[in-house]
Amino acid sequence: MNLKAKIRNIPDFPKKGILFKDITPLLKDSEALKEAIVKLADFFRDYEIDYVVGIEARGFLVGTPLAIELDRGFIPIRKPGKLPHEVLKKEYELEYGKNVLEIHKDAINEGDKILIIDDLLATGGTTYAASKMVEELGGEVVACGFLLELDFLNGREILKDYEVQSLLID
Ligand SMILES: O=P(O)(O)OC[C@H]1O[C@H](OP(=O)(O)OP(=O)(O)O)[C@H](O)[C@@H]1O
Ligand SMILES: Nc1ncnc2[nH]cnc12
Repeated sequence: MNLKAKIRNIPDFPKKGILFKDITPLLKDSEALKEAIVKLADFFRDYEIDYVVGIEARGFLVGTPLAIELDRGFIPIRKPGKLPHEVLKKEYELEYGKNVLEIHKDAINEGDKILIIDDLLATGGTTYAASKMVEELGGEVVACGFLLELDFLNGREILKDYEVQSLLID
């Protein structure tokens, strides 16, 4: 299936000048959703991974089914004020603004091997922040995986110390 055709371009969202990649048509199509998750999981089947970490919100939509497909548990990184237990917090920049991420301090143990999943790699700021949080808690980032990578924003540069796999590249 042409999965890229299931991602819609929305100009000037959420700000003027941003071409927003809308994955909701792909999510709505059961065959496309299944194919995307299975194919993304195929990159990582032979990797030694303990947990999948997904980044709110769209990273949950990809990361949780991917964790199920890989028979691994899922750890959420959330936007501020949502996690109930003690958190580690990090501020980061993204293509269209600034944000803060949080993770439960007890979610990761020393030496845990982590696969970070998000829907989209743009500048890489979000995943870079997530990687540093995982490492601060003693985890090892084995790889980072994305449904879609926006090549022109060169997110791979900031993630150069990590293995990066994207199912679709634009
Ligand atoms: O590579 P970057 O430049 O950091 O951008 C990518 C991030 O931007 C989007 O999240 P957003 O913060 O818009 O939130 P959402 O998932 O809650 O929609 C996307 O889901 C990634 O997490
Ligand atoms: N252009 C874009 N489309 C969708 N999500 C994004 N996150 C960061 N940049 C994005």
